[in-house]
Parts: sequence; C-alpha cells; structure tokens
Amino acid sequence: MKVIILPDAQAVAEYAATQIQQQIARRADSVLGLATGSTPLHTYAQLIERVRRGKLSFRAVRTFNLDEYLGLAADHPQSYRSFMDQHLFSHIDINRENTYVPDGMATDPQQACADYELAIRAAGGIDLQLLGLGRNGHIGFNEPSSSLGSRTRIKTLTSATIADNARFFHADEFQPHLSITMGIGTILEARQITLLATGESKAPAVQAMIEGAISAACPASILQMHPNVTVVIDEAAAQQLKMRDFYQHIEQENQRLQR
Ligand SMILES: N[C@@H]1[C@@H](O)[C@H](O)[C@@H](COP(=O)(O)O)O[C@@H]1O
Repeated sequence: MKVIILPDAQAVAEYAATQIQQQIARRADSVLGLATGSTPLHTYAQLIERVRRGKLSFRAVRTFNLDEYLGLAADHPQSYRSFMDQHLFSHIDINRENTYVPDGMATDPQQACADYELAIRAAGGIDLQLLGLGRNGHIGFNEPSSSLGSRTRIKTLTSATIADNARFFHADEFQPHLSITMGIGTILEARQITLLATGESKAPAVQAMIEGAISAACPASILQMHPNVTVVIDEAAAQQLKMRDFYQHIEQENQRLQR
C-alpha cells in the first residue's frame, strides 16, 4: 500500500486527477470505477478543468460507480446518478451510454446486482477504482461487518452512515436506509485502486485501514491485501498514523529513484 500524504484537499485532488489522466493516457478506453461523497468533488473539478483545457478526453472511457441508494430514481436530485451527472458527466466529453450506476429503482434489485457484476466483467474489469472512505471505514456502502469477499448486493446502511449522509437530504425528505453497492470482492478485482481521504474526521479510519488488523470491523483494511493501492490523504487525515514519517520517507526515495 502506497501512502501519499499531501498538504491539503486540493493537492489530494490534483494527485488523484493526475493518476486518472495517466490511466487514460495508457488506455483511451479505460474502465474507471468512480465514487461519490464530498471527497472526490475536487478531483472531478480537476478532471473537468483538464478536459476543458484539451489535456484529457473521456470520449472512449467507460465508468462504473460504486453504489446507489435503493429507492431513489436516477433523476432524484440526491441519487448518485444525479450526483455524477451534476459533478462530472455533464461537464466532460464522456458518452453517457458508457457510464454505469446501479439501478436504485430496479424491480428485481437482486437481479440488478448480478447484472452489474456481469456488466463490469463484460467491460473487461476495472482498470482504476477511485474510492472515498467512510468515517467508520466503509468503502462504497460496504459497512463494518461486511463480508470481505462480498459481491455487488443490497446493503443496509448503519445509523452513522445515514447521519453522515443526511446533509445531502432535506429534513422532510425520504432518506434511503438501503443501498446497492459493489462488494469488497468486486472492488478488490480492480487492477489499480486509489483511495482518497481528507479531513480530521477520517484520521481514525485512515489509521485503522493502513496500520490496523485486516478486519470486517474496518472494511477498508482489506486494501492491505491488494497489490496496487495508493492511499492519498491530507495532513489532517494522516494525523493518527504511527508510521507517517516512514511513508513520507518511502515517497521521497521513490521520487529520487525516478529522477
Ligand atoms: N457511499 C459513499 C462512499 O462511497 C463515500 O466514500 C462515503 C464518504 O463520503 P465523504 O467523502 O463525503 O466523506 O460516503 C458514502 O457513504
């Protein structure tokens, strides 16, 4: 696990956007796994800017989002489909037919989960999976106690996650307590994973993920088993790491070797 500690959220976003840009430069029809929440917003803004400057094109790119609320229609303002349209897809030259988000209104949600897995496989798997990190260590909507080998499925949200995400819903608005999420086993099949975390509130989950035991109590800790993970965090999210000096030393050595 490569740990990149940067001064602030903007630097994290620029690093992540560059990783995505490099992946698309390697393969114009890359398959990207995308995340929602507030953390990736700055990264998406960076990608939009780079497309606008003609430095990057999503013309042949395909995307699969990690999750969606069960019970929200795609056109609901708080659906993750709307989130992605608003914060990325509507502003870049991607073919909307190539963007996939689980169907929150599927008549048969179990079948929709199986179909999602088949669609990812039919695309050849995910080249680069972008992740955020829940305060309780969840990735996607894989909450603590999730099977570390799980596939795309319906998941019940914890009260902590519902509380954390309530900020996106009006007080009198229905807020789903169920989701469809890529499973941890699904996420681990991505060829490359970049996890972003910023802010003091994520420091405990970051420490458990990187330095704690591999446990379903912190689903993100399973990333210790993946061969190609980059964790990109700001100083605030890094503050509980016991070996942060070592991580920074490794990165300085890597940069020296690349000169
Ligand atoms: N399903 C999403 C996750 O994919 C995201 O990582 C998490 C953290 O969001 P934020 O980046 O806003 O802290 O929120 C939701 O639970």
